Amino acid sequence: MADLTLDEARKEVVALRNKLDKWADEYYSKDEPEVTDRVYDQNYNRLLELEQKFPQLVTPDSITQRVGGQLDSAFTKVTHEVPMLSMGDVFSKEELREFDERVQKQVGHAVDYNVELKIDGLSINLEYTAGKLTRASTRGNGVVGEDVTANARFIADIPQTLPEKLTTEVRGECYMGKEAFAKLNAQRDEEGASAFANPRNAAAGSLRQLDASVTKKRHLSTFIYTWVNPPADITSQHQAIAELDRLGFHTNQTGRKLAKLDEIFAFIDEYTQKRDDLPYGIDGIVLKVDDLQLQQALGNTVKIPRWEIAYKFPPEEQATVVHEIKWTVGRTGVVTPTAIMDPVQLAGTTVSHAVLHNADLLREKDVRLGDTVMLHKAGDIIPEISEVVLAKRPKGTEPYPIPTVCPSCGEKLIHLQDEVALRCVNPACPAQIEEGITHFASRPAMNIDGLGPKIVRQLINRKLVHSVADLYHLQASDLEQLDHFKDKAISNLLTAINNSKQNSVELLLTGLGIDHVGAKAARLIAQKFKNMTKIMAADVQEVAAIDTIGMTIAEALTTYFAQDEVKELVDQLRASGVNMDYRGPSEETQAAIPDNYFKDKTVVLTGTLAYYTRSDFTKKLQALGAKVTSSVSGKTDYLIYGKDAGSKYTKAQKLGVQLLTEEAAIAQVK
Ligand SMILES: NC(=O)c1ccc[n+]([C@@H]2O[C@H](COP(=O)([O-])OP(=O)(O)OC[C@H]3O[C@@H](n4cnc5c(N)ncnc54)[C@H](O)[C@@H]3O)[C@@H](O)[C@H]2O)c1
Repeated sequence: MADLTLDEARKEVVALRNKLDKWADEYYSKDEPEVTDRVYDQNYNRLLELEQKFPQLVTPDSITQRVGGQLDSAFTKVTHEVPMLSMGDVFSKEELREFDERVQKQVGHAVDYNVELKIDGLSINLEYTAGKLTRASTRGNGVVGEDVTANARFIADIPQTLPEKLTTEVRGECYMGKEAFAKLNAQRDEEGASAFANPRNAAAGSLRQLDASVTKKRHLSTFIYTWVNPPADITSQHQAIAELDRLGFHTNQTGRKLAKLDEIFAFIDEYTQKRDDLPYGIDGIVLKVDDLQLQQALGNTVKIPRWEIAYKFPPEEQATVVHEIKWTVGRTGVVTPTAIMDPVQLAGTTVSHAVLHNADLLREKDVRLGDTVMLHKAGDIIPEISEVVLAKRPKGTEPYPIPTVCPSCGEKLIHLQDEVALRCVNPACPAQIEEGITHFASRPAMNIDGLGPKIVRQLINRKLVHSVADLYHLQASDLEQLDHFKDKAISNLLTAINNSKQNSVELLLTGLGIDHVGAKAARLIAQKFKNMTKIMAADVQEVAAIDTIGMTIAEALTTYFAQDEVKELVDQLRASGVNMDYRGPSEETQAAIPDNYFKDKTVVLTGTLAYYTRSDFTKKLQALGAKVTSSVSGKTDYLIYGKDAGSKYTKAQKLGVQLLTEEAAIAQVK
């Protein structure tokens, strides 16, 4: 930098701005980042550095001088009377110390900070008139945002009405919890839609929807942390949060008022550890001068407040080497590449596999054998290759070939219309049969204990089983042929197969592995039609008329049952004694739930929950086999309580019911 001429610096500044503007557009407007935050931040910091060295190159349209984010013209615009700013960020404790020194110098003394988690979502602004929610908007370019009121009405934790008739404005972060994110991506994967890169993008893509019914399905949450115009008796940030909480906003209760840097560093260390266990994503810690008057006195630059700073966690990335790219054939014939790498520790787990999703992505990333790659976890969950370290690429490597024939059966692979996926459409493909039978036997389906992928592979290789119908003809003498499979294992497996004949029909429907028909859809379909004969005879309209079942599922179901070989398969299963009737939310369904802390327990929820909405937590507990009731009695096993728990808590205490904080309950849910 020292010997850079003004001309050279100008060229680099222009190039950096073009690049950053493009990336910011992809990130803020399209919710599809092209590069990782780390790459963005490195380029941004380089631009800052150049602009500081050559101030004559600073222009008002530089990304360093404005809040990032273009507006989507399809939304109604909202002007923010008080601009919604960005935030300065630092990447080391040393820089935090410098920030504190600057603050102390400006105000003339040491200050208290409210230290909060930096939630990985997007800002939301909420306006209330006489206690009623009247408008919700995004940050947009900081001065003008997008009106998302209709969408915000579907975010369960945003109060539509306040307990007092206040006319006020609050701000916070709209985010998608990790579980909702994982479910959404799994569902998108099933539907062939591209996965969201991280919960932040999923939240932005779900809030910034012209069709609010999409937002409704996406399970967004908020943490509210800013009161734009607090009443006069609120003089500090920590007080503001407590009062916002009392008014019914969902606030994050982990914040702490701290003055000493050592304590702040300990808080950072604590949450660096706890980060993976939180039910939502965080990308750092925010330090805010606690005293609201001091905040005013310190003021803002054009882009960031001088009284707050974000400490960003170092990116959880690891370098490793790719030594194999494996193509696997899924149940539906989709052929997917997976990179197999030297195992590394990443965000709490050992990772050696990263799915590359499809051939196009493999081409795009150009991952080759022997390449050193950077691995991260999308949404702290799914291992993904961020980039190839080209400087370390071994000489003489070639782009990895995309197969033209199925790695399992050798049939020609095809690209179905509108699909990026490569597919094997051979119904006799052994890999698909293996996946299909393994799925049939799995927990959410027929739940045949002991019939995992290894046994299924052996059964197929030894030609003992060609389809799921053959499972019901297996004899002890067949199973004796399997490796290391002895008397006890044989009789257990035969019993499990035999027991599965009694399953309610929704488990069979799930087990058939029909495209888009997961356990939930299967249950709804079975509940409506009551038996397999009626399910098979149903037409598209009748199926699509079921609440929450759309045309995609309805069409997939009817197309599947229109096939002669499917009808034959069902006949064979029926002839073997497999139950074809719906048996209600049956004992079988309950029995299929693996043992856990809440199974078969009666649970009551009370007080204000911090991490989940009441209904989400109820669903979660029900899925674990708990019975969730509304009143405490002698039959109650657990009372889970949040803030401000009242009479139910006292009654449970008197009856000697086991009391669990929300956090303790969540720990058991995991
Ligand atoms: N990958 C990419 O292509 C790309 C592109 C553009 C921006 N980015 C990322 O976005 C960052 C810049 O975005 P930004 O300007 O929105 O800043 P930011 O997201 O880093 O920080 C500011 C935001 O933090 C949020 N926040 C979360 N918890 C908070 C809390 N407790 N208190 C206050 N605010 C809280 C608020 O929404 C606020 O607007 C970059 O540093 C980069 O990491 C990435």
